[in-house]
Amino acid sequence: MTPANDPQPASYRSHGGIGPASERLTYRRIYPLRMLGMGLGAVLLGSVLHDNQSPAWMWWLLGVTALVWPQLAYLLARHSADPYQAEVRNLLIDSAIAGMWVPLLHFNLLPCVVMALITTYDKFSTGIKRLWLHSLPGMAGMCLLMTLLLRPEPRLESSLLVVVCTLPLLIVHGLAVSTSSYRLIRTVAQQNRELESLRRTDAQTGLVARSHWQDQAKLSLERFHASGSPACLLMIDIDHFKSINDLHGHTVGDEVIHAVGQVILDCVRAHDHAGRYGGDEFAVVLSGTRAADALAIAERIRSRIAALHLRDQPDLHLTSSIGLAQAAPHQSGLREWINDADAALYRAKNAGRNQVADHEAQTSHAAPTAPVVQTH
Ligand SMILES: Nc1nc2c(ncn2[C@@H]2O[C@H](COP(=O)(O)OP(=O)(O)OP(=O)(O)O)[C@@H](O)[C@H]2O)c(=O)[nH]1
Repeated sequence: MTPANDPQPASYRSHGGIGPASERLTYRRIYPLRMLGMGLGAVLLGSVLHDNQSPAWMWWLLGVTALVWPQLAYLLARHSADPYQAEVRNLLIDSAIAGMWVPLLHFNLLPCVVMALITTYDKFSTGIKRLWLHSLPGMAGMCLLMTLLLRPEPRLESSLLVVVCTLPLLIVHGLAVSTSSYRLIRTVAQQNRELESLRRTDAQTGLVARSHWQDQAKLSLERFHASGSPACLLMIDIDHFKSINDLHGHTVGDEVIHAVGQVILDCVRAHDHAGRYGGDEFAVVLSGTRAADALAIAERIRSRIAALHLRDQPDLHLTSSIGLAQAAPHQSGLREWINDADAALYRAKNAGRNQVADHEAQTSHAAPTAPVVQTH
């Protein structure tokens, strides 16, 4: 007797996601569902009225329930100052109408239970907290009122006609609920995938975000401990980045971070893990790579950063310092590995920046002609 479950809430179509109840519960969307639900409910009620040889006024009441009420509900919501609240009220009236019909059907068990259950299920499917609970007093109240007014004699048994007429409502409602759940599950799964991808990616650079990078780096170190598969860690820091922000503004600073991120991505292989460690610091795990090869990659990154030119900032010259640490037996965890790479990075900074320092070698590889770092 209430609108059948909506298989595709409007918010799926508008935003590709599950929106708030106020978006889903619009009178335009509810109207055809209420018409369908009331129509199928009328078939069921009509079969009981037929069996009971009910008086003409009950048939009129059935007509009002199935044909007039959906139009009235639509108009009430449409012309209300708050269509959402009006639609919530309409849903509560749906339940009261279902309650009203229970005594009119002489408590015929099958249609009364089906009607009350479907009406209550529909309240759940709105996603509005406790709406189903709020619908119960109206349903019970109308049932009691009509019982007191008419004092109907209970006729609990259902004829075959009533059983058959219950089927369309059950089948259509069941299908609608299943379709709705299926779409909901798919939407939630898709949104979870998108959330996971957002969690893994640093939006500013497109590199892997820190927490996910740490997971990957831990795996590389574990692989080294388990099988001896070599791996190198690069910590890359843009030199004097604070003064770039101070002199050119944070927007330019953001562009620099983005550009450096692209350089790093360009210089590493698909199976390496390049991440934004935080601020102007980047971290790369070079899998299956020994220090000598890692040094060459680090040097390539350093020289490509030094050659970077931002289109709108032709005078801005960038340099970077890079610390390199090969995975080693004494590194029991990622922390120790990062500490080694950090120590090398600070050595590169202290030795004048714009260079790569290898933790193992305890030496720094300065740029051939160490350029003066200009940030303005
Ligand atoms: N524009 C911009 N600035 C950031 C971002 N994240 C961090 N910063 C700034 O980056 C600056 C980092 O500066 P420091 O860590 O002091 O290092 P530095 O100036 O590069 O100095 P050295 O590393 O010693 O060469 C800080 O001022 C941060 O506020 C960001 O996403 N965008």
